[in-house]
Amino acid sequence: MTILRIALTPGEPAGIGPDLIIQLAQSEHSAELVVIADPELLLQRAEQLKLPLTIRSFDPSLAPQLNTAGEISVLPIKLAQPCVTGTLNTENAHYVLATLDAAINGCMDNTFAAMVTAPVNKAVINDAGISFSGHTEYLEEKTQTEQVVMMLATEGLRVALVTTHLPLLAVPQHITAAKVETITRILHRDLQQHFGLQQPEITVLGLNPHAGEGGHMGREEIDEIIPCMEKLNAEGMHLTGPLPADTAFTEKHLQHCDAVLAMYHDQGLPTLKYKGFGNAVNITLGLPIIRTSVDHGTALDLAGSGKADMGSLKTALSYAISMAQHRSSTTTEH
Ligand SMILES: NC(=O)C1=CN([C@@H]2O[C@H](COP(=O)(O)OP(=O)(O)OC[C@H]3O[C@@H](n4cnc5c(N)ncnc54)[C@H](O)[C@@H]3O)[C@@H](O)[C@H]2O)C=CC1
Ligand SMILES: NCC(=O)COP(=O)(O)O
Repeated sequence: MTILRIALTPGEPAGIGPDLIIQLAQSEHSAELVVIADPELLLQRAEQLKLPLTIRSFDPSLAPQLNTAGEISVLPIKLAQPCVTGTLNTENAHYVLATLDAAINGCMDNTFAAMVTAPVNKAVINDAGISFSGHTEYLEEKTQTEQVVMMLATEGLRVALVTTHLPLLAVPQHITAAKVETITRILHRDLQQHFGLQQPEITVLGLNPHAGEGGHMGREEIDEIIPCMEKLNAEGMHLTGPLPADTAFTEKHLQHCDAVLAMYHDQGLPTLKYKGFGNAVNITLGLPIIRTSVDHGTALDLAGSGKADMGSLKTALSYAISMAQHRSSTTTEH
């Protein structure tokens, strides 16, 4: 069987991303893991964590080979300034983006079968003078994709978002029939393509309390969401809703639902994290490449302590491998 090569980006160097990758490298995996990072940072953090780490310099001209436990392939990119564990430094913001660029380019030219990202700190990148909302939006721009969709998944629940990293005040103006339609089409297609769901059952949430209460608590449901859903259901999709968010996330409604489409970040993600924090994955749908990520942030308070839980990174890696295997098997079939 072909060995897949997966790029890993540790994200914010002062956060737990490097720790988790070093912890992950302590066991063997079913793919070659290539970490895109400053090797000095990894060695320093491994010492802090008292974990063994051998670095193999990544050579793209060699056939992919599995890493042994305690060893990792590294595509080196130098930090601008030495990293102090747990302390953000705007000087290293460009470094963080350079690691992402190398992973994206490597996925685009098929050096890597997928990329798995550890968390970045959005604020420090902005503080460095670079406008940055998140990996999701960055990947959309860098791969020149018109629209991507953020979806988080855990055992028994998938939640996708119509809007991602926006101030709450700006959300309603983005809830248009056209946008909901585009996002729903991407979600529907990717649930079919990546998750083998022939006829995905999607629950669409309303924007307002009680899904607008018949127009008395907001009109986005009547003016934008319902017309879009009627159109897509007439085409054969199975969309239910718009349901109030406080009703949709109940066992009865989730039983026959493959994904919930939430209108904004904090409408959908708290429930997902309550159910699966630590074991959930963040997947960017609609991209020409495969990208998965963790469900948590940089946890500066835990960096270097050895207390960071790598459950979500393991889940993100396992989704990336199975999505890449699925893609490679369907490409071979055609
Ligand atoms: N994919 C990404 O790049 C993401 C980045 N972030 C960024 O992370 C930064 C910090 O965000 P917060 O809201 O503080 O969330 P956070 O997830 O970093 O921390 C929230 C709490 O969870 C704990 N925690 C987080 N990950 C953990 C792990 N693996 N094991 C054990 N405990 C863990 C932390 O110690 C803290 O108590 C922000 O700048 C945010 O933008 C947040 C989410 C995703
Ligand atoms: N809450 C999820 C999150 O912020 C992840 O964002 P991204 O960096 O993956 O776009």
